[in-house]
Amino acid sequence: MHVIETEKLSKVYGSATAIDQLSLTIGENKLIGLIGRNGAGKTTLMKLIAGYLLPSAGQIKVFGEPPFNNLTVSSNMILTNDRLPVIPTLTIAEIMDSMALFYPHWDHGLAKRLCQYFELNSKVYPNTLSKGQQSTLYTIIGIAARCPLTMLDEPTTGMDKAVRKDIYRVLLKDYLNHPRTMIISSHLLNELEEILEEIILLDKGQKKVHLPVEELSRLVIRLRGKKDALAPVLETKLVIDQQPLGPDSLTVVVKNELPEDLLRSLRQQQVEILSVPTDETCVYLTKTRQGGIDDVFNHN
Ligand SMILES: Nc1ncnc2c1ncn2[C@@H]1O[C@H](COP(=O)(O)OP(=O)(O)OP(=O)(O)O)[C@@H](O)[C@H]1O
Repeated sequence: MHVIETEKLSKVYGSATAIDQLSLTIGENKLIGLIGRNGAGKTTLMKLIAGYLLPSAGQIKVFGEPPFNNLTVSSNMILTNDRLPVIPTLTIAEIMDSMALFYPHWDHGLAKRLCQYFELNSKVYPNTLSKGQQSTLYTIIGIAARCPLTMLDEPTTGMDKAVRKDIYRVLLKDYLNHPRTMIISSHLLNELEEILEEIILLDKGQKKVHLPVEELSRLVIRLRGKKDALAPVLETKLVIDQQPLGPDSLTVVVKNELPEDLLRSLRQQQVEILSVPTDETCVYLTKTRQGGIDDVFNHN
């Protein structure tokens, strides 16, 4: 069964189109990364899935039903972000106690042990925590709620690297022990990709790719060598980026669709064929047409 299905889904805020005719299906028990540049529509998509927003056009179904104002969806789903609506007059311990009322699969023991491990004092109020500690608290709540649909919107905001590393491990361990559909939005794909199964890359509200992580890492390659050797590559329509490397060499990023005979000839001419990290691949796939940041300085 599909947990989420959208068909030409759009969300428009005034003159801004946040989600643009998006068609997507997400199956059961998948750990998915939702990736995209600032303003790509990640938060809006999560809010549409959660039923917090009404679509402007198109269809969305979650557990087979339209999610807006839907009790089945809200009782089987959690969406955490940096403003989880916890009651400010409750301490962390009281918040944890109240969660069992909302989430039938709430694992109180796990939530308590994680709070102890991350040194979150259960007697304090969440608004006295640092930014990174608040993110940790909300992520603990998101994980311990064990909802069949768990969405974490930029869960690691403000966390230091050591905490992020531990949180990724917690996410993976709990997912493997209790498989469910988890969608995690993040700008730190290089850190997160190890635990993800699939990646959805949004660009200006549209789906750029939805692929298993291994396939994304094979989408583009980098070639490094002499200009003359790379000339036939530059004639193809597969070039995504090129940068000079000294007076007579180049580095070229291309879609990994070059014909085998061309690849063979490049190797013979000592062109290096290198892989591209997945986070960089996403940047190339969502490149704007305005050139690079250097062009801002080359305005004369
Ligand atoms: N309440 C709103 N009113 C008007 N425009 C909005 C609103 N919320 C989002 N937008 C616009 O919709 C687009 C998508 O925003 P969204 O927050 O979904 O992107 P995002 O991918 O989550 O971005 P980021 O990575 O920066 O958090 C942006 O252009 C944003 O300015």
